[in-house]
Amino acid sequence: MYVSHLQLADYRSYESVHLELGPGISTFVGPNGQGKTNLVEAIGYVATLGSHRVATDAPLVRKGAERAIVRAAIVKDERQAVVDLEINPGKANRARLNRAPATRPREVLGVLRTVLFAPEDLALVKGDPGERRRFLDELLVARAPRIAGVRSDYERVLKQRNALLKSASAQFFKRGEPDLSTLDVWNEHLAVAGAELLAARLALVAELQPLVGKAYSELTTVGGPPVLQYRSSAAASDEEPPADREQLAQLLREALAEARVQELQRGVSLIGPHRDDLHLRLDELPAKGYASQGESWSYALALRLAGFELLRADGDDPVLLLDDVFAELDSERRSRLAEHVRHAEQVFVSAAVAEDIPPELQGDRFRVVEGGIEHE
Ligand SMILES: Nc1ncnc2c1ncn2[C@@H]1O[C@H](COP(=O)(O)OP(=O)(O)OP(=O)(O)O)[C@@H](O)[C@H]1O
Repeated sequence: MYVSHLQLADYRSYESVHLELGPGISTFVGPNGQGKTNLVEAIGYVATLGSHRVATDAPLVRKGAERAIVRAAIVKDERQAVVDLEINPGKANRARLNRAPATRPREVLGVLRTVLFAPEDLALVKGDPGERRRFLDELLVARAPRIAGVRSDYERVLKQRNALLKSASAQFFKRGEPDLSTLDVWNEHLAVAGAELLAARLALVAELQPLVGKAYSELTTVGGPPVLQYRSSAAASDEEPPADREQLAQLLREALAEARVQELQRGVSLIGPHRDDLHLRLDELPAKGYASQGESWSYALALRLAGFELLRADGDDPVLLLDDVFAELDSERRSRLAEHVRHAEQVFVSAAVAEDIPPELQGDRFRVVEGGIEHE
């Protein structure tokens, strides 16, 4: 698939921009702070309905504007689909597919699939567990958009259960007799919705493992092999959780029963996929805290490349977004990464200076300056 048109209105620093794009490699070069990442972020937004830089939509709307519009035409198997997104911070966002009446944004997930490489990716290795959970969940949604529904069901249950625990915790400390009449109901909802998300993540990790190993060994000969271990908050720290959904639901029920007093004392849900982590090991050691900067970069790139290979194996090349990533890499990793991605159906590369872009990836060139984009 490839993006053939991109139109932005009041998105970040762009008042209005309209780009015609082709398959193959497009490079976006311009000085710092001119809007290169904003552009790449907008394309990623069409695919994921989220930004890799911020957790909320408000910063995506141009200062002083009420809403942002992102419109993209995507060509797949010689057919074109047009996605229109209206980003309304504080209100519901709206989406349209092929100019049909507005629908829930979630309905357009899967029309465009992207894999983004960005300087922030180092946090996959060095950052908090939330970074790795997001990596897994975004990949799950890209492969099967219905997982977005599973996730939002789980988040709704979690929110309700946390509200209940919070008020029960306050009562617990005041009078010692919290009202727990509905907690068992929420435990059951959490176990069922959590098991579905957990099962999907575990299956994904099993598929990723060989691809991450292969990508890592192709990027570097230093360190490794990389080993992925999913750690569930419902299982002991050295235990692999079972793969079966019903067994996972049972595991969650038992862990919730065991954690009851602690959860009441703390007033939050301590068990479930929102507390899990994907441990990244290099050989015997955890990458976080032990891996060198270069090894950490190789690991992060290997995770992204593995995601790319998985999506590609589903039958269609995702669009690759390489945002200012080459400036972070030494020359060997630069050329190995370039070698990997140069044959993808469509690649967007951004850089402050053209020299940072490896020769294999010099393609159709755009210049980004002061909120505008010019085709060179
Ligand atoms: N909501 C917004 N409204 C107006 N301007 C914004 C908004 N959000 C970001 N900007 C502006 O966009 C610019 C940053 O753009 P971007 O991050 O795309 O830069 P870049 O070209 O990738 O730079 P670098 O090379 O430094 O990474 C900043 O000048 C910032 O002030």
